[in-house]
Amino acid sequence: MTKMFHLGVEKQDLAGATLAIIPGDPGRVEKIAQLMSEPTFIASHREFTLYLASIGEHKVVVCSTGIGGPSTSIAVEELAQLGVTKFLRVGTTGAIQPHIRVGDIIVTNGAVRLDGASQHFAPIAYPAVADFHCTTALVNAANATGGDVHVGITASSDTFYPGQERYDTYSGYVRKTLQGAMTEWQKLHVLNFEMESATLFTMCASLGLQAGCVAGVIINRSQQEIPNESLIAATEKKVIQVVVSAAKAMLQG
Ligand SMILES: O=P(O)(O)O[C@H]1O[C@H](CO)[C@@H](O)[C@H]1O
Ligand SMILES: O=c1cc[nH]c(=O)[nH]1
Repeated sequence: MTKMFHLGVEKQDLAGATLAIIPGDPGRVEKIAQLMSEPTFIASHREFTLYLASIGEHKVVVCSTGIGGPSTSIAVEELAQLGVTKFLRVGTTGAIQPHIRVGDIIVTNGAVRLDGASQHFAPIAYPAVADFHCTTALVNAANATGGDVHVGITASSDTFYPGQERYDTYSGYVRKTLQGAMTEWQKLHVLNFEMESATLFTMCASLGLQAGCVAGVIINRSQQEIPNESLIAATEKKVIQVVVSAAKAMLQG
């Protein structure tokens, strides 16, 4: 058995898990695992923290990806080598459409490829689309919360600042080609910004794996730039319940 280069685990550590829940934040991993049976810590290296848990007789691995495409591609590659075929990303996001509120849930069915990593898997003309079954499970679970759910296209950027047209307080400058980007994505009916779905969807579709992505809205960029801490916590709690419900539906029908 070979230990994975970055995750530091081998096939037997995953006990046959074929479904992974992949948040960006390592701090979210234990909270997700605790919503299932037998949550057990397996390993933690760099941005990758792993827990194993159970849904009925099925094992589920929860593994953080860190921020952005490059580290997400490592987590997904190494989990796939260990037998995982289904990936449910759960994250936070910034909405850009004015009608979307903080606390709403967004299920991404396709991503604008503003990342670099996805181009190492497939040419830019290849679509970054979510798997239909993962998406259906996430939409059903999100609708069951009774809150507002939006399904659509996400702009998935390598950078949090210029790529999402944030004018930071240090330089105040975003390069010319990205100035006006947020307005353009709004006009093209893109719902939100985040940083991993383009890589995740492109690599999974092109490698014959299945992936879906759900995110809780912690800020609306058309209204404010600084999120409210207590609303972030409540939104994260809601969206991790959604991803675990979706995993249950996928594994138990
Ligand atoms: O909450 P997570 O999963 O980290 O997702 C979002 O938050 C991070 C940026 O703050 C990026 O990773 C973005 O995609
Ligand atoms: O605005 C946001 C909020 C969370 N994550 C992002 O990538 N952008």
